[in-house]
Amino acid sequence: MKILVDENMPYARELFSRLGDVRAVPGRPVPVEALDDADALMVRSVTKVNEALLAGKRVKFVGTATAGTDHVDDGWLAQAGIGFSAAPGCNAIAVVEYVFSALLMLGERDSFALTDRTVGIIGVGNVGGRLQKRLEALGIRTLLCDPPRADRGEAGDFRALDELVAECDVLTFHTPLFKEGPYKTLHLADESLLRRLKPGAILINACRGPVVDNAALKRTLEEGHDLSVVLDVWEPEPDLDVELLKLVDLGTAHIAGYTLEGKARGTTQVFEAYSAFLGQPQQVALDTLLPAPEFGRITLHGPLDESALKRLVHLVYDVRRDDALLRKVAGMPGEFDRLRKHYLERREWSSLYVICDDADAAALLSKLGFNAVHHPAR
Ligand SMILES: NC(=O)c1ccc[n+]([C@@H]2O[C@H](COP(=O)([O-])OP(=O)(O)OC[C@H]3O[C@@H](n4cnc5c(N)ncnc54)[C@H](O)[C@@H]3O)[C@@H](O)[C@H]2O)c1
Ligand SMILES: O=C(O)[C@H](O)[C@H](O)COP(=O)(O)O
Repeated sequence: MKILVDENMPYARELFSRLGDVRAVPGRPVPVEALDDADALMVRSVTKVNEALLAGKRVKFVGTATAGTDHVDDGWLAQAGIGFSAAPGCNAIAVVEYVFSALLMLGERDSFALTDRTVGIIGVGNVGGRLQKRLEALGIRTLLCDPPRADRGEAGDFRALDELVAECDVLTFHTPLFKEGPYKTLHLADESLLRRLKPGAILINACRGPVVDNAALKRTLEEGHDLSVVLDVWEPEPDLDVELLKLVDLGTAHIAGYTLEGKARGTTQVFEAYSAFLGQPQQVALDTLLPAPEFGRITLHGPLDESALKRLVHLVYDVRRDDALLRKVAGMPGEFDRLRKHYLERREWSSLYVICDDADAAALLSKLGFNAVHHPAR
């Protein structure tokens, strides 16, 4: 059995070699000859999986170690009898931590407290739902927009997108990319929406580039609208509009989900799915794969205020690091993908052990996802 895996998928060789011969290949594009004798294909979001790629091949299973699935024609896979699995939620924590890193940076730069802001979350799934919980734990008001969940009658105070646009200081997009249909998200943030944002609003897109109309956004910014913008994803990728990058406050190379934990979860989820597909179900515990975090322990004295939180968040991950890297190479052929391939190791907040002498601070940090404990000061 031959299993092709994207070379940007940590732990794939280690895990999939339990099931067959593994070959790691680039994902954009996948070398066509490698597909000739492959039984299974494990991809990331950069590989378009469709009839053009797989018709006439012997591939019987496709896994994508990603949350988004817009790069996969799952309808065609189903009718071709090819098994398919994605990795829902694998990197949701990473995206949430990216959003916090960006918001806390903007708060410090522009001198505002996050707790004074209303955050509108569009798409309240694995990412948006976790973001809501962490924001609300800090007492930050959130407004939610998720028409599919609202239409299914799910619990939650779901509002119309227009209401979020009118009321929110921050709009953050976490929807799938749907190019058509009742819940179309292609250009959900179109020119009209962008022009209606409150003065001083912050727009964040960490889902898929085309959810925000990038040409309209560029026009809006060029006209001097009072808007701060954080873009992790671009329309198109990898050839983003360098002029747009110059206008945004933070711009990164589609790495919001790139914690080691997030990527490893993606690999283990598709490994478990393929094992089950082969009739050999097995589970993998993440901590048997991951190395111990390099940065171990910190002590926090007193209550957790926003500046202490910012310090902890940026100690684990400061989004300015990735913004600077992208600005250095943007527009150079191949560099967007190279940045992503050689991404510096990044861990989640849970990797930081925080010793607090304040019991409330310890409880709140634990709720936020840090590995926090309370030790009264002696
Ligand atoms: N930048 C990154 O590295 C990164 C990482 C993870 C996910 N993503 C992207 O973010 C998306 C969301 O991730 P997730 O894990 O939360 O997915 P998810 O499927 O768990 O949640 C998506 C939510 O969006 C809602 N939704 C669908 N259509 C909508 C619409 N028209 N308006 C508002 N809400 C709508 C869905 O009902 C769902 O609740 C993924 O599809 C993926 O494309 C990007
Ligand atoms: O949908 C996702 O999970 C993310 O966008 C994904 O992790 C992006 O990384 P890639 O798959 O392109 O390496």
